[in-house]
Amino acid sequence: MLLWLAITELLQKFKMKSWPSSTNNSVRCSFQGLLQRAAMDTILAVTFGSDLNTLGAAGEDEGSRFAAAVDDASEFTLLCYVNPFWKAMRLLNVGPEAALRERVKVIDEFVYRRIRARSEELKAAAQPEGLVARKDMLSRFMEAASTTDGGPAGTAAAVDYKYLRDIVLSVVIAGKDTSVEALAWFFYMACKHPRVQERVYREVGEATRAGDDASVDEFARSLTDEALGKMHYLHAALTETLRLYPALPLNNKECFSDDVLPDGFSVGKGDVVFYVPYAMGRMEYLWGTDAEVFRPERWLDDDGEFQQESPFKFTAFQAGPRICLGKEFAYRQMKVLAAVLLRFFVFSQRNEEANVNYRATVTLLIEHGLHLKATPR
Ligand code: HEM
Repeated sequence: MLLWLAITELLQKFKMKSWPSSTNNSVRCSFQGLLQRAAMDTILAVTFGSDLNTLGAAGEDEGSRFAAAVDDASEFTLLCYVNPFWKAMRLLNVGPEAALRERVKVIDEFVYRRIRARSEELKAAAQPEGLVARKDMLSRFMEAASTTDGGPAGTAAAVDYKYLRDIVLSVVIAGKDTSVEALAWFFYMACKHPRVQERVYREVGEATRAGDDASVDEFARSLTDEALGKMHYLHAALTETLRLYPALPLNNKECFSDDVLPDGFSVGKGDVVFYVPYAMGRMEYLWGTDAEVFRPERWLDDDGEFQQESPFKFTAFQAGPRICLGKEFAYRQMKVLAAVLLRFFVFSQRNEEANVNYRATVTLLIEHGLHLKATPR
């Protein structure tokens, strides 16, 4: 069903004659849009060491243009699944393929400009390790590449720019939307279940021991690893959200060789197998008769400590050797944002009766964004 909806939506886009940029998206001003920009700032800080502040910008800045180009490029790439003529369109440089080329140019310029700047810094540094004082991913990869290649630090031979672009972009793309969408669904659940907000509020107060009169900055500084580790209920509530609203609602894998699945079903080399975390998270067979109910307590033991489930049962992050590499980062990012917001505000939906729907894209978006009221505590 999700796949069908995704295809229908893409087909509709495909019928459009123009290819608007995501910067014009009305979702930008919703709570989900704000979270998206906050997450973009975080992921760009981690990958490139740049503080672009897309959150504070009006939408026409370099960071926002890059973010919009990444969004558009993912959608245009997905169109290839339903457009049998995409190769011809690419050759002729028309339609969505021409738009895709334009967006890739914006992305490449953004990334290569940063790689070149970092390479200059690396050349200028007396020691190649000097760059590691900068803790971002790009600097670390460049430092590692220049050391292992044995070439003079920062030379073109020592650092393959395309390799760096691909590796850093894959992290940006994997981490840009997923935790944001999970957080948006978490806040939707928190509005539908106000007791969750109160319990998280109490828990973050106890875990951080920041006084009642702490400012936002003071409180944010008190969110140490140790404090975040004590937030078992918040961890459970985020995990329960991902069980019901997995950021990647369905996923597919191709068989390398003939095999037999654990239930006895035979698959052949080249077969494509889909698994559907959205459906698996709601199966009574796996989660009991209250599978459809949002109940964070199901993840806590008698002492209130969070209990992991097998990743083959809770599949939101996938399982096995290709399990999400950013899982711990994602939890940390979601916990920090949720803790700060719930410590200072009580959230409710602008229209309290409204139920939101999902929009099936590659990730599970809230259709038309999430519109909330935030009341200071
Ligand atoms: C709630 C948030 C997140 C969820 C639910 C999630 C889920 C997933 C899933 C299902 C995959 C497997 C995709 C596939 O193989 O088809 C994956 C892969 C990956 N994720 Fe995440 N992700 C999240 C956040 C993040 C973040 C924040 C980062 C980066 C900082 C990240 C980095 C990655 C990377 C690099 C891979 C590729 C791993 C590989 O192929 O070996 N993820 N993620």
